[in-house]
Amino acid sequence: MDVVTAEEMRAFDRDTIERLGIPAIALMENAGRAIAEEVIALCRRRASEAGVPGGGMWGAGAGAAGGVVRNSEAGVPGSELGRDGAGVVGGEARHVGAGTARGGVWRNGAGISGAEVKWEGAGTTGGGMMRDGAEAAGDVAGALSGRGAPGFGADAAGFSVGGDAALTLAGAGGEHWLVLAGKGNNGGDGLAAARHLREAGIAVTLVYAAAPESLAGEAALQRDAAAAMGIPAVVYGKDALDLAACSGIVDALLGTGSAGAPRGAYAELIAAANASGRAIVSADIPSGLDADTGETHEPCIHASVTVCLAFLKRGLLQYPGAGAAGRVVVRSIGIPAALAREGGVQVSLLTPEVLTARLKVDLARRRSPEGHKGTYGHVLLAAGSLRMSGAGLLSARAALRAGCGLVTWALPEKLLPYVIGSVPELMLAPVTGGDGEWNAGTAAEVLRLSTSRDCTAIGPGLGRFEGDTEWLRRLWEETEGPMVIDADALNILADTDYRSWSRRHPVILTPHPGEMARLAGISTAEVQRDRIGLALSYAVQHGVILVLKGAHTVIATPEGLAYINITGHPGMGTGGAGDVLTGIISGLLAQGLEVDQAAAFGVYLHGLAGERAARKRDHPAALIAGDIIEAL
Ligand SMILES: NC(=O)C1=CN([C@@H]2O[C@H](COP(=O)(O)OP(=O)(O)OC[C@H]3O[C@@H](n4cnc5c(N)ncnc54)[C@H](OP(=O)(O)O)[C@@H]3O)[C@@H](O)[C@H]2O)[C@@H](O)CC1
Ligand SMILES: Nc1ncnc2c1ncn2[C@@H]1O[C@H](COP(=O)(O)OP(=O)(O)O)[C@@H](O)[C@H]1O
Ligand SMILES: [K+]
Repeated sequence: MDVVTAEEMRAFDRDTIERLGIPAIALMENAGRAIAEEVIALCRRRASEAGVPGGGMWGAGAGAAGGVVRNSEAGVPGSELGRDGAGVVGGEARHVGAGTARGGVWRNGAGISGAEVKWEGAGTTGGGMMRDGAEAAGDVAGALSGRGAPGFGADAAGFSVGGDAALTLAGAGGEHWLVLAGKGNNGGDGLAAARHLREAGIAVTLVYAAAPESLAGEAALQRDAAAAMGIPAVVYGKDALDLAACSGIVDALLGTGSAGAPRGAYAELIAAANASGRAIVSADIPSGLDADTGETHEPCIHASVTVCLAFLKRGLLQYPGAGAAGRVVVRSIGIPAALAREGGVQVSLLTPEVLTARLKVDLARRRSPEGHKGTYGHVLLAAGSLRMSGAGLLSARAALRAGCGLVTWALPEKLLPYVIGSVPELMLAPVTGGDGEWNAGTAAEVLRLSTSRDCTAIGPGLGRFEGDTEWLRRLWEETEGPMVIDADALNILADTDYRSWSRRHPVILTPHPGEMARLAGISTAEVQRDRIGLALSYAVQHGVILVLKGAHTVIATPEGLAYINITGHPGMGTGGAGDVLTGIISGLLAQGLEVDQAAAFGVYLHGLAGERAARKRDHPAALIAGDIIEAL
């Protein structure tokens, strides 16, 4: 799934309207319909969870951020990416990629999951889910199609009649939604949604943030159509308004055209909507969110559902924006998906489909019947010190669990007695360099060891030592094969301008945000402000594969492509989890995966294992790094 900036989105809008000749009003109509369908789906979900046939339950209810989303919900077509709030009991995880990857990666029941994740290949399960919508309790279309209508004889006659299931809501009379409309096209989308909601029998009131006369173009057409249908409207600041006196709010105040923090009436409406406690469905992005960086301005809507239009926006994947968006559903509105490919969109959501179709990863990780340990490669790991002996053990065990044939751990001789026998599958190669600890002289020994290995991983638990820059420089310039650089080895790089170092083979850097800050010479807060943008520019400028760790890890390539991973769990915030990732990526490299494949697939598998490990604990806070290895 492609992930775009606001500017790219505008270009695709323009292209669709001007080159393909699809009128802007048609796109807005599709957007409005999609938003209305998601509002109705939310009403159904919370009604079914409350045991009420149809709508009618006011309040944020189960649809609110942090609520539980179930697979059995009456869905609508489209791809979606939903999350529960951290620590919600009963969250679930589900990844459905289109095509080959699908069967292998279905997962359910993440249990206590802070990262409920769900995506579906558009146009595959999507269509089927729309039909399933008819099965919602008391659904008119369901009855029309013969289900639950004895005597209609649909099956016998081979004849059936379907209705507009996704835009039908039993118990709609119990719902009253406010549509907050800005004066741009985002407002226009909301106004179009209002008509569809009204058609479904839901009471709707429009709340204009600005004088309705100030709307222009397609948004003005929508304003007039809503007025002609007699939909009641109030103007903020002019008419009386109680945002809590409704069953839900559509946020169509600001979209990709917004700039800076919301001002005036927009800011006041956002704050009041958040304070109302009602479920909020955002059109395209939560108002107040920076669509590119994920920065949340003050104030920013906290949505239950965000109906993202046409393409996933970068800001919806990056925290804190990802937290403000609630459950994200990407809905097509008539802008061809191919425009993103042709337009050179750089960023993709790391789905099983992207792993197989774009990165050509064999998710099944087939092993040859005649294979032996030599078939699956040999990792050399340079890691560990007396104070951090465990880091090397974690990386080495993770590499083995990732499926490589052999791991040799180059470690300081003084550490050897303490780790002998800890991991019997491991080969230990003590390096001395004179004093039995890491020192500049050990570079030659590590280099010698590396000659017969398929990849080299450097850094976990390494510590810093005199001459470490020269030490790393020699390994950087002289080791054959791909290299993974982590932890203190990253800090060594951060202290020097390594761009002058020469290297013939690819390098993967795996910084957490603190290490990234040191590498880039900025603060950690600045790193987190736009993780995708920073990872991309750093990878391109330094010619490395950059794995920027943390929730929604970004994998960026020197060619200027990036993949955003959404597997993982907050329970993985525990010492050594990063050492495990280094081991997994190295283990995949040794098996012959290319650097971009190993980095992306390694991050993906690491996250899956973290989710699985979290499910196994009574509470995910108990998760420790070794559990991730055992869950691989
Ligand atoms: N055919 C299409 O183009 C399609 C468009 N689509 C939809 O359009 C959305 C983009 O629409 P857009 O470009 O009209 O901008 P939008 O987000 O409505 O905001 C602009 C308005 O907000 C105002 N404003 C800005 N910043 C502000 C602030 N900080 N605080 C307060 N006000 C602020 C600004 O006012 P100004 O500053 O200019 O006076 C202007 O009036 C997109 O997200 C999607 O929903 C899709 O359906 C696909 C098809
Ligand atoms: N909230 C989270 N969601 C998903 N993954 C997480 C989360 N917190 C941490 N992780 C993952 O756990 C790992 C932690 O790595 P790191 O900070 O380097 O740990 P250490 O240095 O102790 O080994 C990273 O891969 C990171 O992406
Ligand atoms: K919005």
